[in-house]
Amino acid sequence: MSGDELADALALANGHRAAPRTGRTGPGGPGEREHRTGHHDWTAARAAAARAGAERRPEPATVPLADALGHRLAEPLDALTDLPAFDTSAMDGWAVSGPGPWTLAAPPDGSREDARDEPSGGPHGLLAGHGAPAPLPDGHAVRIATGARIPPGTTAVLRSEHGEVRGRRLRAPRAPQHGADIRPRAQECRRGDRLLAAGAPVTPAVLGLAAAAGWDELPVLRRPRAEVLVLGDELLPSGLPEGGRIRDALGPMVGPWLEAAGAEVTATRRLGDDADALLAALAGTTADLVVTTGGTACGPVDHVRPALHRLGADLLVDGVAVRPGHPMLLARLPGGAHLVGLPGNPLAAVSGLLTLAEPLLRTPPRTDSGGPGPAGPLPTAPLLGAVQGHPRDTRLVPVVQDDRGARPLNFSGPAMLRGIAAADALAAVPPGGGSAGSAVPLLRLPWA
Ligand SMILES: Nc1nc2c(c(=O)[nH]1)N[C@H]1C(S)=C(S)[C@@H](COP(=O)(O)OP(=O)(O)OC[C@H]3O[C@@H](n4cnc5c(N)ncnc54)[C@H](O)[C@@H]3O)O[C@H]1N2
Ligand code: MOO
Repeated sequence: MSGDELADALALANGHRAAPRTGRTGPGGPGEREHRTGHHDWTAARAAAARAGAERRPEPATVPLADALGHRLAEPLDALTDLPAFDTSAMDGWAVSGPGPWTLAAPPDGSREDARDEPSGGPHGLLAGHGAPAPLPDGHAVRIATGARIPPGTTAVLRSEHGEVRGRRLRAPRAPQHGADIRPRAQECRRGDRLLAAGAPVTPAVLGLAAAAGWDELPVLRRPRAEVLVLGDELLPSGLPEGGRIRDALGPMVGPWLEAAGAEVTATRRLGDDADALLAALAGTTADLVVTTGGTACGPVDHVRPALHRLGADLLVDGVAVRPGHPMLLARLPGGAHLVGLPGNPLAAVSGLLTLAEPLLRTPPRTDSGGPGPAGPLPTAPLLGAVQGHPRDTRLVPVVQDDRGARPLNFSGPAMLRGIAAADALAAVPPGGGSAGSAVPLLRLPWA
């Protein structure tokens, strides 16, 4: 048995005997059955987190396009113009009128600075970026560049590689079809057309579309602001483990992970195991989402549940039937901010990120004008190797995905990051385990 298999086996066996106690039960409280009544089924926990995301009420703001990336549209994106705004040549060649051969427009009179009104346009013909060209008489042709306005009377654009010029005569071995290589005005949208619904994330492509459609500023709902609180006196910010202390693996990981899931991380703070500092940080937070690491279990310095209890927070998810990570929790603080409590074991923290933080951040807040609904079901893939399961809980296992399926990785014990660092997804293995070939839901990692 490899080290991580042993670690898994131990975690599974431990979970079997000793489920976490909640802040409400405490040491010496009810036994496992009662502890587990507070546990959400894994799918239900993700749904509860998504609901919490939908219930957020972020302040709308109008920001320049350059600042809008990563936020969500507060209102639908409607076209402020037809696209294209005018009939446009799709190719470099000639605008032609009627069946060929055609007479080419006379080259412009060199004595005139601006020959735009000439049927031939400027010295290079009709170029992109100029005003309306003169009409093209039947039987005539004029050189035209991609993106230039089509002169009235044009029946097609003949690509430069399809025409032969002799003197002022243009011939085409094969005549272009009527309308060929002309992008008609409003082919993509008419002014006022709805391009995207409210709630859509502003991606680089959305920025491009918004600019093309005439927008200089966008009404957005800002990304949720997240604060990370790293708990644990044993954690070192740098150097090698020493004197029983270990490196903080979650401080460097959780903030960037939340950013990748759509949050704006304002701070990562190390609070040690100081209950008062935790209470003050939670009471005074200005973030939309607080993410704590560690301190979710029932040890003597596990302060998260007691702090939430003292603040009168609303516990929305109090433990989840998932391995690793079952002590994870989701709460609403009295001020309205959400709190995700990640367990301290590093892979258990990843499990909490993907089970609670990710659906909360990814689900768009419900807007008056609607918007995208909740995310659909997770994609599935066949397991390329059998995975031992937990008797009652979903198990999340790092996998590498290829076109044949999902290959489970080693080093997937709760305290290990070696598997997940090489993974591109976590497979959700149902209670009882998964045999090779069975289809399992996959949680893709944000950067995979
Ligand atoms: N009696 C029980 N004890 C525990 C149970 C249980 O069911 N009954 N569950 C275990 C499980 S599963 C987990 S996961 C942990 C969760 O514990 P906490 O969230 O309270 O986390 P800590 O106790 O603070 O730390 C656990 C472990 O992780 C290490 N850690 C913490 N933070 C970091 C960090 N930033 N970087 C690296 N490593 C970290 C910490 O040193 C501990 O080794 O509870 C079990 N106990
Ligand atoms: O199963 Mo825990 O939540 O060690 O990771």
